[in-house]
Amino acid sequence: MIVTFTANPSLDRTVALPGPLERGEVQRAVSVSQESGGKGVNVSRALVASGLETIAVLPGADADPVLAGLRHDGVPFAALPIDEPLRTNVALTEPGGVTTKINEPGPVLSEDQQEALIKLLLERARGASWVVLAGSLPPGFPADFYATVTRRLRTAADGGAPLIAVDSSGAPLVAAVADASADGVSGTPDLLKPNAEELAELAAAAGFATASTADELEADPEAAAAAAAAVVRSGVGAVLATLGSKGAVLVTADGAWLATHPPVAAVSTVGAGDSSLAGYLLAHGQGAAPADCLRQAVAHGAAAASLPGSTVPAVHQTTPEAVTITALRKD
Ligand SMILES: O=P(O)(O)OC[C@@]1(O)O[C@H](CO)[C@@H](O)[C@@H]1O
Repeated sequence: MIVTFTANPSLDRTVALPGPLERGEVQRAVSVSQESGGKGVNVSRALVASGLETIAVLPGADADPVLAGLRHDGVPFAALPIDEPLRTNVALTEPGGVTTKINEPGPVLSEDQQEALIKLLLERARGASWVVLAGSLPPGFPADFYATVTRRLRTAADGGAPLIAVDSSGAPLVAAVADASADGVSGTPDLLKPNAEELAELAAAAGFATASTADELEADPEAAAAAAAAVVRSGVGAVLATLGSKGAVLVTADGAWLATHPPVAAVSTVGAGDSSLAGYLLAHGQGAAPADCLRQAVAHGAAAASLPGSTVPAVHQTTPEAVTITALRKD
């Protein structure tokens, strides 16, 4: 069972434009669609698509369209009832796949609601193989929320703790990695899934590597592996860094690999990183070696980019056999 946790879920509205986005102009949409989203929710949707057991833990009122969408799609969830509506995030997609995204901040949750959300997660995470903590945090959450949750999951498990994956950005990402142990329990994740931008942000904030921009890391997988290796040396179990159309890099304590997929006709990149994480977890659950977990991650990411909006692929829609794996130096 893989449990996902999305503190700031969203209704993802995708507006398809007939041509390039024109700032300051009126443009007519070709089509509009909407899906229940948020990073953890997308991971759960991708796992369900491949027949895996998962549950999405999130806040949301019973009648919220995000929960209605999950019910409609048959995605199991446990929601903490809140009064405020969840946010709506808009993606403007251009022919060729260029995507502009506008994400709302999300509803404010009181400290009591934050605590109730953690308790709901602890309850649902009993016996899970993985817990995925993903996405931004709603306004008012402390930046070290993921580190706190990670420690509480490990303390509550009383042996047999789930593996913990984190996919976030900004201050919550930096705090998730920087966290020192408290009472002998580490708050750092077993797996971190940054994209190039987040890896660059992390490397700069933590002083891990000589400053590289996201573009430099995407263009230079060795540099991405070096930055990821510094994160692993700081105490994170493994780093799966997705590099957009350039593939992905996996760094563990034992090795570093690059995986690339032949170009696909990109339609929407929204949710491609979440699908990559789902692909990695799917292969990991089947006992695959690290390089083969990476292979499935990239196959899932490429398939997701070729699908519209936040649509996630099932494993049979992916082409892991088309992925090339190269071992990299990690120091
Ligand atoms: O604002 P966050 O939480 O960082 O990201 C939210 C989001 O952009 O992430 C998913 C794609 O990865 C979308 O479903 C969703 O709209």
